[in-house]
Amino acid sequence: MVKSLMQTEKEKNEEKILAGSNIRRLLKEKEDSDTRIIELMQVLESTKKSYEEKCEQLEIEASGAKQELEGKLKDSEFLLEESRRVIKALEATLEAKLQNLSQKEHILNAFMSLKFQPLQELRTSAQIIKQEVIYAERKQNDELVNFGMKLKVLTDEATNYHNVLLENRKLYNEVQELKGNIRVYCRIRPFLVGETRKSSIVGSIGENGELVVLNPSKQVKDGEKKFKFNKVYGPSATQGEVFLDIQPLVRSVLDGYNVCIFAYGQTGSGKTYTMSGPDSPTEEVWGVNYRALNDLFHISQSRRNSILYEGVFLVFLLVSFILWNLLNCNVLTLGILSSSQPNGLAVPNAIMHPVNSTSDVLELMNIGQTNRAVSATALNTSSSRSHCVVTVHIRGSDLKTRSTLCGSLHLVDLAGSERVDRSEVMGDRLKEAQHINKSLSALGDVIFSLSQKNAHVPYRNSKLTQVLQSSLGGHAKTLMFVQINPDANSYLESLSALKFAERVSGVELGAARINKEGNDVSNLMEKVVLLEETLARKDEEIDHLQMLLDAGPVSFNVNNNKHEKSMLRHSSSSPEISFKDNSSSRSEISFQQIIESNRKGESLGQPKDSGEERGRTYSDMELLGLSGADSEEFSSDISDGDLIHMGKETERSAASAIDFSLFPEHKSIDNRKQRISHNNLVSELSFLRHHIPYPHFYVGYRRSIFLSPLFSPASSSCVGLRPLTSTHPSADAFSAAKARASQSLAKAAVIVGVARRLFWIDL
Ligand SMILES: Nc1ncnc2c1ncn2[C@@H]1O[C@H](COP(=O)(O)OP(=O)(O)OP(=O)(O)O)[C@@H](O)[C@H]1O
Repeated sequence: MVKSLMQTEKEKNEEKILAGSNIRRLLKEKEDSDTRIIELMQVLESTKKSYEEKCEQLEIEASGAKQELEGKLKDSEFLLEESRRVIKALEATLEAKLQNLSQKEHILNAFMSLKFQPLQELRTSAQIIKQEVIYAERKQNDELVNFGMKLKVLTDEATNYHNVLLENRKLYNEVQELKGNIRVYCRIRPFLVGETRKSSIVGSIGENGELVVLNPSKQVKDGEKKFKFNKVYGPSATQGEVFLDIQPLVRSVLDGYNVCIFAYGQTGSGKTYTMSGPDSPTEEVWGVNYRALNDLFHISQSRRNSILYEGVFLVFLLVSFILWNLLNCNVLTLGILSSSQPNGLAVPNAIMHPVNSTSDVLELMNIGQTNRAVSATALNTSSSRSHCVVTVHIRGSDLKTRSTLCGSLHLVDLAGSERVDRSEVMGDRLKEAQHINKSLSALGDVIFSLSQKNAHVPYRNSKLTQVLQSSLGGHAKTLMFVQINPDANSYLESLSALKFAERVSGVELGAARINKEGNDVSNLMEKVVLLEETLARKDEEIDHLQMLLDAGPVSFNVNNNKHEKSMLRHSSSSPEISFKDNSSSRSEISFQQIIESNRKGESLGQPKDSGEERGRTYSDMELLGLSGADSEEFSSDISDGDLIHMGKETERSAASAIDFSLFPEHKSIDNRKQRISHNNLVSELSFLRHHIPYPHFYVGYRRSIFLSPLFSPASSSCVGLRPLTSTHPSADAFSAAKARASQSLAKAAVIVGVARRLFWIDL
């Protein structure tokens, strides 16, 4: 109970404490509220004050605005009044204008009604015209379409015509190719810096190689001369354009053709520029030489998987009688048997430089160019006084068929062709100029003979024609650049150069031929080599016989000798050559006489006082049956101062037959020592005669043996045998050659006894 009382008391105390703190808190809150009320009262007071101030302010502003608005209202009323007045005035004006317009409308209507009819008529006619225009337009369109179609037909025909023209030109070229005409390109050089351009002799240049030249001293029509060549290049033609046209010709060297390109013209007409380019040329102005050799190497490289090519190179000057090797500055000797060399230039002592790339050739060309200047001074000549020949021989071996192709390229920069009187040279220079003119005129004679198809062509009249022999009369493709200086002062020189070129373009060489040797030919060449070996053995045996016969003369009579008859019979069994039983006085000649005459080099029955060398030459010629044209050909050699060479020719040629080869590694045909009997020999020869394509007739001798086999012109083994015909025989020439061959064999038969004995030893 106490406890609960205490509890109650305690609770009452606690309630009292709580009430006290509540009272304190409430008092505190009251104080705060009073403070707050005072503050709010203050705020209210100040707000009231500012409100009153603002009201006053607004009242002032409202009265200002009111006054202003009243002013504006007055203005607006004034403006309104004004506008009403203006509207009234405008309405009055509009009314007047309307009246005016209606009046005008009336007038216009009256006018329109007045003009309507003609207008209607105009409209109708306009429509008619419009239809007519449409009709005309359609008609014109139709006509245009028609015209277009006709134009198309015409264009097609023109294209066809152009194609036909191209075809014709191609055919013409093919015919020319088949005929083997010498191609002639004319190039006119530009006027040089410093040359006055007042008068050019060039009238016009046609597209198809026509050239009109004007004589500066005559009236236009009278002074016109017309020429036609394969192509004419004007002064603006570039080196590249010129080469593009000759590129196919150059490339045919790789197909086994012999190609010769030579430049002809007076000094300063641009021969060297065309062939080599200007001094130290850049690639852009490279002449034919550089471009051709570069091209050959590029093509040979691109074919290396099918054909393996090798090349040898030579560059030389031809000054007076001297052939001057520009690569090692020594004198070359021109082989007398040049025509029978497969690649057309026999310079037996020339060391040909192997070339495997363009850079090889460029290097050699540069050596040549440098040496040319040095040599010109050493030889006391100028570049225009010498012919410069660049030669490259190429051999290609077909990797599949194992056949070989041999081609050669001769690039000749001829000496200037100017007139001696014009160049006003004296002394040695005059002689030199005359010599140049002589060699060029010899070239003219050769060209003339060829164009006349003469049996005898005087190649031997100069070294130049000898050098070019295979290119002019052989089976080569030949191209001549005739260079022209356009200056009127050079008219006469240019005219004569053009006339010469015109004659050259008429020369037919016969179709060019590929120098190709198949396996068959290689085999045949092997046989030829074997035959040569056999002949060499026979020579030794003859020497032996000669010693035996020295004891006393032995007489031969072809007609009465059984062995000889049998031999003649054997040979005449050939369908192509028949031996004549020659009963001339020469058929009875002492064997010793023949041997003696051959040994001494004297002619049988020929006076001895004609000089030993000449006598020997004459003897050789006569014994060989070379008379007429051939003997003339021989005697013309003498004019070139070749007597000394002539006398030694037999031995040298025989040596050359063994030594001379452009590609020695290919020459070494199996050296089998095989004895061949007489019958074998004859049948071998007969076999050769029947199987070698394009047979040439040769009559030859090795000491005192006379044979007339038919050898391939491609065979280098036939060096030492003289050709009976120097050109590839046509049907007529063939039969003529056969006749001559049989004639010469009949003469050879005079000493058949020697051969018979020789063979008899074998039998
Ligand atoms: N087509 C051409 N374009 C530019 N210049 C040329 C052309 N042809 C020739 N010439 C220049 O004419 C000059 C004479 O040319 P070039 O020496 O080739 O004559 P050339 O007939 O060979 O004389 P030469 O017989 O004396 O050797 C040279 O300066 C040469 O650069």
